[in-house]
Amino acid sequence: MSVLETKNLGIAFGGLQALEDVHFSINEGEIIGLIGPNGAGKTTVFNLLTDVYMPTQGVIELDGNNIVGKKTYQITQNGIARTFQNIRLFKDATVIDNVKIAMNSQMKYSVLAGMFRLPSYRREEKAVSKRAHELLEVFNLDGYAHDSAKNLPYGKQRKLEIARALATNPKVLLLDEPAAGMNPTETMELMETIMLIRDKFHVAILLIEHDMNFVMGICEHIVVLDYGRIIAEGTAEEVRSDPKVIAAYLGGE
Ligand SMILES: Nc1ncnc2c1ncn2[C@@H]1O[C@H](COP(=O)(O)OP(=O)(O)OP(=O)(O)O)[C@@H](O)[C@H]1O
Repeated sequence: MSVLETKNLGIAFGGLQALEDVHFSINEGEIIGLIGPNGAGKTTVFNLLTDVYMPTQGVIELDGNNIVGKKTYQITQNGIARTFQNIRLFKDATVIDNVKIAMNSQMKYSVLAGMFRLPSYRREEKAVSKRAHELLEVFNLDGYAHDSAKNLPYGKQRKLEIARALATNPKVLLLDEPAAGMNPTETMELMETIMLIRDKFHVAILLIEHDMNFVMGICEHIVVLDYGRIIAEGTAEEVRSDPKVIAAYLGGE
């Protein structure tokens, strides 16, 4: 069964139908690419999936349950995490604290236990610290654990953002232009990391990306949007040779 499925999803901003009849599904462990020319509606799909906007039509099912209308924090708790086009980190906090803050929603000790540093708090804190270090190791960031996030090179800040998203234990990870601004070496490294994440955490990954080599290189399935509608979907080979896709991209040049 699919982890996430949208049916007849749509949203209008005033007179502009930004998305219409968007239907796709994603299974556990699958990497799907969402592509399309500028303004096609890709980020709006992410904003609907995370309840930044309320759809004007359709449903979004996570594990078979409609999540439309749930609050963003409930959606995170239910298992959807995202990163943004522009990096959002606590820049003055350390790398490890950035991950621990993201884990906060998963912590179970009471306020009282926290205030008085009771054993239940210390146990939980220790477990969180251990998990945060393990996550940083996956991203080769553990050596930077006590540096300020703002001192990390750009590519590593992007990785830290993904580590923060994973810290919430998602079933579905949404990555908005993860390779934006990266040099070719960083991009290659990121491709390997994303595949590793999929294998290690069994998470479903939906990613928006303009770098076609990146998308074609790691996505098993690609959904192409143009003017808010799905115009094609399939494997990299199928999408690449689809005349509708070629026309959409040429039209946007
Ligand atoms: N809050 C909003 N109010 C009005 N129009 C909006 C809003 N958000 C998005 N839009 C419009 O919806 C359409 C889709 O925008 P969206 O940002 O989703 O495109 P995109 O495919 O992510 O583009 P890009 O690749 O440039 O990031 C655009 O026409 C945009 O102007």
